[in-house]
Amino acid sequence: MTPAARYQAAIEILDHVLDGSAAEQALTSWGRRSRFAGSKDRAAVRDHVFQALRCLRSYAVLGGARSGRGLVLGALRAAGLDPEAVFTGEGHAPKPLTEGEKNPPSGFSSASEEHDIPDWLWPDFEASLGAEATDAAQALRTRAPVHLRVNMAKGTRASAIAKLSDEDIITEAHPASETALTVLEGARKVKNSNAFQSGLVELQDAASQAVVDFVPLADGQKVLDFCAGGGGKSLALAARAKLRLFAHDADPKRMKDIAPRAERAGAQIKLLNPGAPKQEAPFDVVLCDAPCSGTGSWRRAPEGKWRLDRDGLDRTLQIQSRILDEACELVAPGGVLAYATCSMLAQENRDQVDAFLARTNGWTLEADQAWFVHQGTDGFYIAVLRHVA
Ligand SMILES: C[S@@+](CC[C@H](N)C(=O)[O-])C[C@H]1O[C@@H](n2cnc3c(N)ncnc32)[C@H](O)[C@@H]1O
Repeated sequence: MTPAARYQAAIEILDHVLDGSAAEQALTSWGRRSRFAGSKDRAAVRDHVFQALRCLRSYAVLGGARSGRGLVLGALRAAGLDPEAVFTGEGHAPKPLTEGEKNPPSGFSSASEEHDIPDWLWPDFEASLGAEATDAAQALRTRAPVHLRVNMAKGTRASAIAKLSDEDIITEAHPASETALTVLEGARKVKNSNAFQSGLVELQDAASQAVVDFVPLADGQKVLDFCAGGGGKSLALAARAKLRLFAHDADPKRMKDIAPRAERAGAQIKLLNPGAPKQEAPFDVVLCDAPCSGTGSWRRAPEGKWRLDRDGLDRTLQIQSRILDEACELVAPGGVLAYATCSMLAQENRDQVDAFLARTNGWTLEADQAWFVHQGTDGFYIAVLRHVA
């Protein structure tokens, strides 16, 4: 495909997404219809689509329309490229620009428009991030780096760097965690590499790893990952100490990948159905990687930025507070309740923890930490609460 044909494909896929399709689904359908597209074409089209979704508001302004065509036109203007070199109408290129499309807009009407944050959220975003709100919003407009977690049960960070390099995957240590690597070259080869297939490395953001580092753990402890999902945190916990480790999720289907991932990593994780944690309690440590707005990971999942609304955020806050109330009952006296989100919003993080402490006797906040997206990882938060009753 020519570069212009890739933009035309992105236009068509973005139109489907704007009509309500999920981006992954729209990309898959396009892929099935487009057998002629090679792997480089697919990767380029995917990049165009995700970049346009990260910058949906500002590109729509720059391109004069909230449509696939408007977004691609806006993307070219934002990158300082000449749209008329792409919108030629030749071959499979987008049709030439209309007279109306040829006029670039005069500018943005608000900070939230320019920084690609929904208007309703911008005050909360600014209140949570203060002077760093603009940097964080700008970071959310860029592609996320690819990070790996080295499974220390299978090797060292240096040995992982060397083994990956033998497979043309170039990495460097990431400062957020002793286990974290940034992939500099060859990211698309990771999943088929021996290092990945043998369980030496897993794909995981560096802040996700740092969050698990922050949980106080000791060999022999009984630990519950209460919101385990696909098991990213469970696997990182398993690699940190010799634990009796349990994984639970309100939606057990979400845990379907844990068994094969644990086998690859050489980890033992017992899956618990809803209701079962009470029978297994008490635990020395319960980690709640709670459902959240996802503001910290919007560069990876940019559709979430535009689908979230005030009601959705309020519902999420209620779920988080119920999870804290339920999970604290499962912790042994003297034990730890660790509460984490991939959000950068204060109301999901420290405010949620303060509200829990205010309504629940016998708990103290031992430590908390936040990571921000403009500092090179996903945005994350963790609080370590100790049962002192
Ligand atoms: C942020 S995701 C977990 C990600 C996972 N820990 C990881 O590292 O891959 C949050 C999970 O919480 C689950 N969840 C939602 N409500 C819950 C509840 N009341 N109790 C337990 N899990 C819940 C969701 O199904 C979802 O899988």
